[in-house]
Amino acid sequence: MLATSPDTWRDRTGDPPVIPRELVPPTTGSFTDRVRALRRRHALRERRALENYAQSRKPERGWPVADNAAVLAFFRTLFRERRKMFAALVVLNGLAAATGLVVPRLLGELINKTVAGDAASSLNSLAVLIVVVVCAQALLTFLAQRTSTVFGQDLLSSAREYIVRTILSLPLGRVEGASSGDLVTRVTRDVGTMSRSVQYGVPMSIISGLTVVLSIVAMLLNSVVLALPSLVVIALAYPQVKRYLQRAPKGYINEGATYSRINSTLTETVEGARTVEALGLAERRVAAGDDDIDVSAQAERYTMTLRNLLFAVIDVAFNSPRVVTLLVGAYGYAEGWVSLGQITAAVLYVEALSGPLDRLVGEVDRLQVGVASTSRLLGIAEVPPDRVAGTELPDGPELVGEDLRFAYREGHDVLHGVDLRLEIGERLAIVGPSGSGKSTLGRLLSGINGPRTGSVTVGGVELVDLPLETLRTEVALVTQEHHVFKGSVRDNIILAREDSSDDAVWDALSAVGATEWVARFPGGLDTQLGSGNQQLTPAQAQQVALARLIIADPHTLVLDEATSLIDPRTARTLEGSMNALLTSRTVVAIAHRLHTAHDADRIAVVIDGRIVELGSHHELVGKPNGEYAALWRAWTS
Ligand SMILES: Nc1ncnc2c1ncn2[C@@H]1O[C@H](COP(=O)(O)OP(=O)(O)OP(=O)(O)O)[C@@H](O)[C@H]1O
Repeated sequence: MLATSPDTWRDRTGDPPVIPRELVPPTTGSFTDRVRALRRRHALRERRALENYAQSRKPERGWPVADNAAVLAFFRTLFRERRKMFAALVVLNGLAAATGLVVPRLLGELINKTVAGDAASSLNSLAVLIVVVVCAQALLTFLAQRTSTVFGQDLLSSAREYIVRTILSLPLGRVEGASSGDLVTRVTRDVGTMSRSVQYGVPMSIISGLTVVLSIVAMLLNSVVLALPSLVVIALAYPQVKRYLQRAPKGYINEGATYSRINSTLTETVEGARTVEALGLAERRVAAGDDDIDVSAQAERYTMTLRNLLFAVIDVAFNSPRVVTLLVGAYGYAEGWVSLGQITAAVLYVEALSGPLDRLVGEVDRLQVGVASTSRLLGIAEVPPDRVAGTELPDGPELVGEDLRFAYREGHDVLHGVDLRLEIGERLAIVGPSGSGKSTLGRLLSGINGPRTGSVTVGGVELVDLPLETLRTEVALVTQEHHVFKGSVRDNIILAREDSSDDAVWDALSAVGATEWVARFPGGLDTQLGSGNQQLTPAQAQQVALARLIIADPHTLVLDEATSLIDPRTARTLEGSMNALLTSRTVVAIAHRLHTAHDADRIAVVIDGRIVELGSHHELVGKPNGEYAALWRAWTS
């Protein structure tokens, strides 16, 4: 629905920033004045960004974010499901790392023998052993990496399936109530980030962690005296790592929220592009986008600072052991505590340790980003359900709404106690001024939303107590949005009943008057639709949607302006086809054209969330001072 005034726009967007005079770039004055003004503008922008950033760090009002326990439980389940593969990954990587650690020890041995003067006797056997170990390490590394990749991809596919299932099981009312930008960000960027950390971060952290642990064990076995000082220096980085781990999760979650905010503003601007153009709101929308980007930049700066501090400390901590080992080694050799071979092996171990340690820290950072995204994705599953399906099945097709009240915002009812009992097989038109609550009533009658008070029942069972797949075979809502899915004409029509025959599909197409144009497609029912394929006109898309409904075969249809996109002649044809089905179906038509109402068995006039008149066209049109009579006079004059 298009907004009609800047105030309406303001309501929809929350609080779009009005650009203060100080922020408008100066175009006149001396050069110095202009530079000063620009500096002032920059300082103000920074201040506003900081204020916005502080605001954005307050708990999100949007969708929930799962806590660490939920993320841990999620990954624990994924790991438990593939225990064997995980065990193979650990064993193979452990063996690969362990064989890698044998070579420094053998080289140390070689040096010791050389110093002792008996290298000649064992040179050949040591060289052969080193070659064998290197070959074994190459083979084990290959197998370990292969297992890690398969493990990562398997983990990722399960994680993705879970997320998709969660999103698809969300109640429609809840999805519509959420910020589309937030949902889009979660299912695009957050899924991507989670994927990267699951696919690469998890296996790489395991590999690097194993290598680090085994390297430390090898260092200690080689020489405790040479290993301890290095380990102490490395341990000095711990406080910074702890600080990072305490702050990073919130930082990354907050960063994700700022991306949602950018997407929400962009989506709103694109969706409301006509309103933006008509009301000259472009500058405001650009300013709102700039503000969001500033806030996001602040959030990124925060996590970047955390990362930089961590990497700086880690860099010093991981590079110092080389020097420390050599210093302690030189002293120890002079004192006779350690041999040259041990020093060589220790230096090689320290060298070999720095790579996996670096990778481990890098992967821990990647995992933090991944955990933040996973928290946001799992948060979707925490969206409370708006219904809990029962087991009772309807006893008949009678649809009854009693004392229906509904509010989109707490305390602002848009329906005020509506009672409506549909007669089986009747065609009821709902008419009334814009904003009076017709569509809301339609959503309640089709079970999209549950009423705040009162009930909508079919055959004595509340719609919100029915499982969704049962609900859709009882009552279905058809709106102006007619999504054509990527797939064949047939696929698009048999969505609700996949076992439908081609004859049933043609019958459905014929009922909505679409046989001719589908038959003209070279591929007939196999013609591929959707982006990049055969494009449909809005009217054809609407016909496909109606044919889909005929296949779903609900006994009650709620048509919300279902024919408004079609030109009047086609609309009449379509309504004619629909009329042919009325003998076996109850239809509620939310009507914008009064001729639709004229054709209906009964008409409900909705004004300010109440049904003020209910009766046939002839009954209502004859009422002196009646609302419908006035509408009809205006329509026909
Ligand atoms: N998603 C929503 N969030 C908040 N308020 C809403 C939402 N949808 C509708 N409303 C408000 O509820 C009231 C009833 O709207 P509804 O769309 O049911 O009226 P309508 O009679 O169908 O209007 P129209 O003929 O213009 O479509 C209006 O005040 C509208 O602004």
